[in-house]
Amino acid sequence: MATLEELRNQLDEIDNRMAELYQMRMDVCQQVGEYKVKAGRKVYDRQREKDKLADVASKVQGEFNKKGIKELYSQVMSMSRKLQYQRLVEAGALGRLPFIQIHSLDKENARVVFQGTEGAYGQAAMNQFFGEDVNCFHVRTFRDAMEAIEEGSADFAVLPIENSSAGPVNEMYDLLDEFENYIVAETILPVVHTLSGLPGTRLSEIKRVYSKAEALMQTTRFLDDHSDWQRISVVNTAIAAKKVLEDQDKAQAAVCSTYAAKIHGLEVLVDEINDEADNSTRFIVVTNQKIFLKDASKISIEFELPHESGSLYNILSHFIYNDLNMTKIESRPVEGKQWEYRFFVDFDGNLEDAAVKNAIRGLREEARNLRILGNYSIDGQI
Ligand SMILES: C=C(O[C@@H]1C=C(C(=O)O)C=C[C@H]1O)C(=O)O
Repeated sequence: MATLEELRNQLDEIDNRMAELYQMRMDVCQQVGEYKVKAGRKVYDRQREKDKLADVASKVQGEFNKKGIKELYSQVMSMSRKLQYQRLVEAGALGRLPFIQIHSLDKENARVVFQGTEGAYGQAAMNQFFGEDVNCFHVRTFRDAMEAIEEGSADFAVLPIENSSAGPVNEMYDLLDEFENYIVAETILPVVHTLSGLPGTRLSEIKRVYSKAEALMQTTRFLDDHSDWQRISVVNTAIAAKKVLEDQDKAQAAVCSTYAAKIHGLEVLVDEINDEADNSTRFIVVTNQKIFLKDASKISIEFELPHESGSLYNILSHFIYNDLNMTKIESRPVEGKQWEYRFFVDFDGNLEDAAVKNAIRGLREEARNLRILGNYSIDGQI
């Protein structure tokens, strides 16, 4: 029987040949890339890759090896495509991305829409980003806000996309897909809930607490200490505050922000009642133009994938091979296609970076319905 050393010597020899063949194969792929630049051909040829996998599998023995060589060749061809995308980008074949670079947002002359009513967290986020004197109006639903942007009755909308303890706002992801609107900035608002009531209300007088369902959930620990209080959910926290003011009944209180309490003339009875001290909501600033700030550092995209083994893994490799740092991924069901998903990915970068152009080129060819949703920074700061 051969010794381990002898066997390893054999493996070294095989690997030397494989490395040499890999180099040779990649050199040919480079030439294929150059041909495709000239001929204006797409890099990815799905049928050719399918045939190739079947062909190499037919040349080895046993199910285990057939599966193994297919996996190996999927990787080899994926490297080959990445090399070709690089050639295309170097040759300027990517063209310009249809986004216009700007140097600043015209916050002073902007007309801005938020969802909810006076005192909503959306309004606080809007004021944080655009300032207190912003020219604004509010609408009832997120969809109404997206429509106002799309039809141009507002220049920007400020809308919540994620809460640090409750997670993503699913509806916003679906609306980003549905509307031709784009993210130009984001702003993070600390969300601090209070228990507020009519001035002079004593806790012992309270019987009913109103708020948005999420806010009632985020203050469960505090509310559990007052288990005799009935919890009633309403559309949003600002509406809860408004109701408490209008009803003029000290048996009622609202879970809302200090801001909503102030706007609706309520007194903060207990401050900071959130279960989690660091509760923040991330808001996006949306517009109907394809613009990005010069030094924007984060990109959001969406794409769809077929219900096939390895499809997400293959797509995400475009981030890895271009050294891009992916910061978030969300998925939402594709309507009318059971078990197929639309993915929303955030990653660090600017649309002018070569690595970003490379990755987008690959993603555009290999995923369905790729859309760039925006290139932006926190608070739009540069
Ligand atoms: C090399 C080519 O480009 C891509 C890579 C392939 C490969 O490495 O074998 C096959 C098909 C294409 O998706 C080609 O078109 O032949």
